[in-house]
Amino acid sequence: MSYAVHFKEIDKYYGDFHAVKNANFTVKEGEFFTLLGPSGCGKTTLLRMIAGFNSIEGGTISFGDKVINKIPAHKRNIGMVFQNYAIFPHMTVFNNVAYGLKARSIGKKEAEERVLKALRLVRMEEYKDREPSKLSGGQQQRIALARAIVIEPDVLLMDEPLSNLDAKLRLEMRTIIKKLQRELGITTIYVTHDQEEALAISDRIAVMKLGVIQQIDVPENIYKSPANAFVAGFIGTSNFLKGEAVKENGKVYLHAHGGKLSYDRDLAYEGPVTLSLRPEEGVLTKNLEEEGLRGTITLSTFLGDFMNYEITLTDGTIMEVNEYTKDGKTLREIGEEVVVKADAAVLKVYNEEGQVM
Ligand SMILES: Nc1ncnc2c1ncn2[C@@H]1O[C@H](COP(=O)(O)OP(=O)(O)OP(=O)(O)O)[C@@H](O)[C@H]1O
Repeated sequence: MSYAVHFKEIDKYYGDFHAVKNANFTVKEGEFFTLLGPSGCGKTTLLRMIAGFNSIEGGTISFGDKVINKIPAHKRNIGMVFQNYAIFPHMTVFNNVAYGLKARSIGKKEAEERVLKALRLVRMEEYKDREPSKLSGGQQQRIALARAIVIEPDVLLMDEPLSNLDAKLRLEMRTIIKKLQRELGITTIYVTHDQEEALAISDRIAVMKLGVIQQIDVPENIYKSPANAFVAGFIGTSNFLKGEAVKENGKVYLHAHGGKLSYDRDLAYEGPVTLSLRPEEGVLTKNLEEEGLRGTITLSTFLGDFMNYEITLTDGTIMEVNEYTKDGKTLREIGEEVVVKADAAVLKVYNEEGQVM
């Protein structure tokens, strides 16, 4: 059975420190949901509250319509995978996975079938008699995953499960976890500080900062329509430019760093703003008469499919713009003068509090 998980007015204090502030959201049944944010933002605290390792003093957490606040950790039917695998070194792979079933008085035959099935799902059946010390980090983490799913949990919780693996294995395990989760349809709550991993693996993401959820949405919207400057800065790369919103002949312009960009949406406000533009959203032209931000290319970096150019604007501000190298496009020279233009549709404007306008 898989459940939706509801968080209602959740607060967590450690003494005077307010670690999670009024979290209100629902993880849908069968969803892969990620809590993402920098170190110390409260994501592990929230996960531990679901697991029962942290008390819930303010608000309620429910699985479906069952409030779990007072249910002890071992009765919550939760599967957990941690960063450090937490598997028993003296037990075989089989016994490690079977361990979670022992406390559940499941017959020997059924237990064996379930362990083998879980090992098959993580593609580790042939290693069942090995000791974990003779397995690689990725294989050990697959055992931890098998142990978490063998109990057929109502909710699967994962806390930075890929952090100890090298870059290549991380990508491989990410795909295994994603496929397995889709196949089993278990409601999964995943914690990471790695934005790329979160974008790749999740159905939806909650971005957190200082105990407060900043935005909850599907990866594409989090990336393309960040709710505020913090989310824009934390997810991917963005150029942040200080500017001023000005109306001229009924049109809105954003004046910044000696140039101006038109902003063809309604903006009731005139005054200081922050603009954000991702490197891939900027457009370069050699035509110095065009409207935009004028600068000089001061560094170019080859990144496979595209070039990343560092551009020093006339007032010394540095920004980055990417250009695809396909279609025989001319590469640009260091020292070349350019104008950075931006399609008004992709330009984000934030007020002084960092909220999107
Ligand atoms: N047992 C505790 N007692 C006091 N403060 C705590 C305790 N556990 C966590 N904190 C504090 O609460 C805040 C949130 O911690 P939490 O572990 O939830 O953050 P996180 O987002 O998971 O960070 P990380 O990625 O570093 O684990 C941090 O400032 C942390 O120092």
